[in-house]
Amino acid sequence: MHEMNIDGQALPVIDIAPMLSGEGDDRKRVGEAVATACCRHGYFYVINHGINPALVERLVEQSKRFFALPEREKMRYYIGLSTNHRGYVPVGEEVFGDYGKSDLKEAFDTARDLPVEDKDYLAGNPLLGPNVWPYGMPGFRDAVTGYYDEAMRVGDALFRAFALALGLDEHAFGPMLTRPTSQLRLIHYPAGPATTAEEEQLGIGSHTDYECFTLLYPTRPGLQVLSDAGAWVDVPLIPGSFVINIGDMLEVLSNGRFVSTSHRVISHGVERFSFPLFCAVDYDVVVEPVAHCVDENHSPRYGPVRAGEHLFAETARTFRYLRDRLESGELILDESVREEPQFGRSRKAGRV
Ligand SMILES: O=C(O)CCC(=O)C(=O)O
Ligand SMILES: [Fe+2]
Repeated sequence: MHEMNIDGQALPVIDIAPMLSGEGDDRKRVGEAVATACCRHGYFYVINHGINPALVERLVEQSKRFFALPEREKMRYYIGLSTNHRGYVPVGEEVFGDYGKSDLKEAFDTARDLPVEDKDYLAGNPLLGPNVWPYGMPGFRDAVTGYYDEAMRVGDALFRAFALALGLDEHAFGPMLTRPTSQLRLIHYPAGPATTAEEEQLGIGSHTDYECFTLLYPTRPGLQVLSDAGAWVDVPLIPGSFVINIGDMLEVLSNGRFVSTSHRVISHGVERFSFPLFCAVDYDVVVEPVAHCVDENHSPRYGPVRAGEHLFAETARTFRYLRDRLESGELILDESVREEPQFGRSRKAGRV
């Protein structure tokens, strides 16, 4: 890891190239850098990831086109109309944090575009299956799938780096990644009043991500992470880099050695786009602390949890269309995930 100094802040930057093509020793160093960054900062930037900037530009351009459509048109693709959580998420659909206001953002949710005859989709899996695509926008579909495939390749490299960071074989997570539930969100934060105050509406309220880690491309600053000391710290942009933060399942796998990153987005008053790829394991993988992170001084702090059930339960707690179904009894969560878990810095610092 090298630390890049921006405005007096030492930012953790990791060259990921060795995980894509390098030798064993260089890879080991990447693993060590990841472990240090996770413990010290709770997030890091990756460079030399090999993602073609033209793919990113195309994704941004196509997202701008989509979000510029009239609301009525976008609502034809409303996420509540799909059975596998894909499509348009209007402003007000998602509520994060305890401050009781919905986020000031709209989004479009995608994931691996499985065929309509996919067996898990047909069996009613709430997250797997085909994407929803806006009519008459073939460029949108190409931009999303092109970016998804490239970003997933970097995600796989990062899974190997995280395995090394935990002292495991770099391929240890491989068997958990046969049909991951990893979602790519396109997010649009409209221009609005600049705010840093908690009582104002945030772009996205304080939360942790539910998967293993997130690979994020933001077009503007606004992201903040909660430090160990309980302070909100800005995550500035480093052009050409991606931001990686830790998710809940990695907190479990690492037995709390890596804490899920509590983060939020504040508004600087200007329009912003961001593209998180939530890197997940397969729906049915039962996640628990790896043996390497458990010993006589570190007893297991987390019970086993099915990754897809945790992800869906947390989604159901934040999306209005699913909350309504929970309240009406139409949707019943598995008993193992019915209670809201506590991940992230709030656990350590005792606040958020
Ligand atoms: O927009 C961002 O920078 C972060 C978005 C985010 O945290 C999320 O979608 O979970
Ligand atoms: Fe997030």
